Amino acid sequence: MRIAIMGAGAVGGYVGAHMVAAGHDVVFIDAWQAHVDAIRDQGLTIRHLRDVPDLTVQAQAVTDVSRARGPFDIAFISVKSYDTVASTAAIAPLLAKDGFVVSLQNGLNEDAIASVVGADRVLGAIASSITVELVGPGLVRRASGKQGAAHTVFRVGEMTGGASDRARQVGKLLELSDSTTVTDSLLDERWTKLIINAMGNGIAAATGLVSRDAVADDRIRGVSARLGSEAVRVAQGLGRHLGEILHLDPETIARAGEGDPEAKATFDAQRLADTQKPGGGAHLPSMGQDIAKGRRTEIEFLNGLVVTRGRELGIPTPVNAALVEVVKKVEAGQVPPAPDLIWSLA
Ligand SMILES: NC(=O)C1=CN([C@@H]2O[C@H](COP(=O)(O)OP(=O)(O)OC[C@H]3O[C@@H](n4cnc5c(N)ncnc54)[C@H](OP(=O)(O)O)[C@@H]3O)[C@@H](O)[C@H]2O)C=CC1
Ligand SMILES: CC(C)(CO)C(=O)C(=O)O
Repeated sequence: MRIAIMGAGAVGGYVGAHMVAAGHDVVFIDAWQAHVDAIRDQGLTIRHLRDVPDLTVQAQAVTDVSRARGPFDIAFISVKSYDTVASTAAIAPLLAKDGFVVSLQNGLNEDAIASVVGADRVLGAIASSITVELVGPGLVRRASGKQGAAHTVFRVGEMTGGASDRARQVGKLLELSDSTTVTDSLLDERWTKLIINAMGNGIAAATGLVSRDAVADDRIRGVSARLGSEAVRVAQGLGRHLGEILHLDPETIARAGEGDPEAKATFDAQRLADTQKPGGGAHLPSMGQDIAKGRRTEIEFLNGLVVTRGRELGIPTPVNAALVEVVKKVEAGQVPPAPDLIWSLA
């Protein structure tokens, strides 16, 4: 089996390194020359906050897809959402006849991938609570140990729903990194994760705060509840069956954001308890990392998607819409990240 990883960043690098360590034939394809050189020459190192020894693997890596030797049985797309189509189009000609593509990203990018290779060749994989960062060439750091049985990190399924042998095959590959389940309802898992991202990623981008510090701030936590509440209502409007979100029932988040005092008390207690756990959110979500590195964000693909779907359904999403505007200003360098950008939405 030959595997291509499009985007050897935090997530792609993390899962790919574990596949290489298990003896799989993996090629990393990534635009960053220094990173690709490091993977080939010194190896790709995966470092955990605790409990897990460093893993370093020497691996095949190229910046230019035309230098990768096909055919590939599986291509993982782990670039940012806005690079999805370009990345898929680049690898599509190198797919084996029955080869397929897995979106290992946040957001809902399966349709974009299907527009290139067709829906019958698309699977999705959610990385939940993985908290990883590409900190420099050849080094990915995870802000925790492995989650194992405590929390299922990867959830894999067919774009069109239902389980399949190839979803189980992808599940086995991801299980090399951490706990994995195969789902027959990818879209429900996608929306559950999208709500988590909607509640935290844009806030990290706008404030520059690690998750723990954002959650500890009463006003920011209140805005997060309202972001989540709007997103839950949109997902419910779409008929999605949501799973637990940040250890909370989605309905509790929805009501907390709508001002129900009992729900808000439950929400606050659970969110604050999470900050006390080992590791405890001392991590900058990926969109915060993007701003820190001067890169484009995925805001339109996360909170922006909530706003678009809400508009189609007639469900108001004013706080998500306001956050999109704030993050765009920060991204454009018009204002520096600061907590008061979120306080102003409270
Ligand atoms: N970090 C996290 O904890 C989590 C992230 N995610 C999601 O995973 C996805 C990937 O994010 P993450 O790993 O954090 O991102 P990173 O920024 O760490 O990595 C993305 C990588 O893709 C490379 N890249 C971009 N475009 C191309 C291209 N056309 N061809 C090849 N390589 C390319 C980038 O290189 P360059 O910068 O040079 O363009 C970069 O190295 C996102 O959707 C994110 O939201 C999901 C769960 C958790
Ligand atoms: C849930 C979270 C915050 C974990 O890192 C994430 O998905 C991201 O950083 O994009």
